[in-house]
Amino acid sequence: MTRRLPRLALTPGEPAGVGPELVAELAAGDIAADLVAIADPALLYAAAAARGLALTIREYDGAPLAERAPGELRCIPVATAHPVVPGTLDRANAGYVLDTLARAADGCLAGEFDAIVTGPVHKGIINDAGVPFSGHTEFFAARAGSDVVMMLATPSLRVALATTHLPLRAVADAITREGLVRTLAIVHADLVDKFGIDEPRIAVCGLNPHAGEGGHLGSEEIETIKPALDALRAEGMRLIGPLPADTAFVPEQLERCDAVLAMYHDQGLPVLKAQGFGSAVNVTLGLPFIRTSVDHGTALDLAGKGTADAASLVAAARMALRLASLKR
Ligand SMILES: NC(=O)C1=CN([C@@H]2O[C@H](COP(=O)(O)OP(=O)(O)OC[C@H]3O[C@@H](n4cnc5c(N)ncnc54)[C@H](O)[C@@H]3O)[C@@H](O)[C@H]2O)C=CC1
Ligand SMILES: NCC(=O)COP(=O)(O)O
Repeated sequence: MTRRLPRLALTPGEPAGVGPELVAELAAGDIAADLVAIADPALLYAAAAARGLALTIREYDGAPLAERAPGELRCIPVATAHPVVPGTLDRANAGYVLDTLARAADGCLAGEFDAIVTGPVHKGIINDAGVPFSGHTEFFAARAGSDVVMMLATPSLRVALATTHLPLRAVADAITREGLVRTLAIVHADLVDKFGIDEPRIAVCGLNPHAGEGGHLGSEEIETIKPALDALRAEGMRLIGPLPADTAFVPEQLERCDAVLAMYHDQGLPVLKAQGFGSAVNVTLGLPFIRTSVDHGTALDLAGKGTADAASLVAAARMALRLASLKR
């Protein structure tokens, strides 16, 4: 029987951002996958031209693909509502972005794709268009009816987040014992099932400076975080912490764990991005399908110039393939 290439649904994200040209760059490479972009083909051709890439786009017909030459890309056409000007957001195209995500998620849920790899969306413009939207993670969670966790990974560091896109003022109230138990259970299960790590060790940050300094700098560690960790330790999970976040990421600590759970976005991600911005991968844990993404945003300042770095999208596609092969 002929081998079928694993099939990746690619959503380039915000059409005025760098996503379309990065998808063109990915397709120009020799990655061994059936790449199916869900996008406006005219946008992809224009983006490829901006980088001087030759792209051959064929309309996707659902047939399995045994091989793909560099530059070949299949496409499920979705038209933008307005012509796209690189670098200039247009709220009229917010519906286009959401339609591409919905098609990708539904295809994954139906078993049509082996994984989704997403380019960056602009959360602000989707909200400006009147659609409450806090990110792919939450969008796919709602579409799949799953509890999820956002995790970013470089080759040497995995950082999962207990809370994601919230104003800092709302973070402390969003951290509950039940929420942490749910989050850690998802991280643990996916490290085992999706990443193939037996008995993973997870380091958990405190919320407050010095992990609360014994209750003198906040009570969340004593009242919420430690009880959640103790309950899960009693079930056999290997958890370290709550650790003072300022030293949770020093090399000696990281050697002791497979992932770190940060309490909020800017507790964990600056560390990860300082180490690996441009080549880290965002992966959504807890979904019934595989979803990986870039570590960066829409980079409107670079869109259309042909200079944006495609390394994170390539790493996201490679991780999706690795996770899909473990699943298969
Ligand atoms: N996966 C996603 O959908 C993500 C979306 N975003 C969204 O992107 C929008 C812009 O966010 P910002 O905070 O400005 O972050 P950003 O990542 O778009 O830009 C930050 C800086 O990094 C540079 N940069 C980003 N990607 C690059 C690339 N591939 N190659 C070279 N340089 C690159 C930009 O030029 C800029 O100087 C926001 O709406 C945010 O919500 C942000 C992060 C992830
Ligand atoms: N900071 C990560 C980010 O904004 C990406 O979020 P998502 O769109 O992958 O949920």
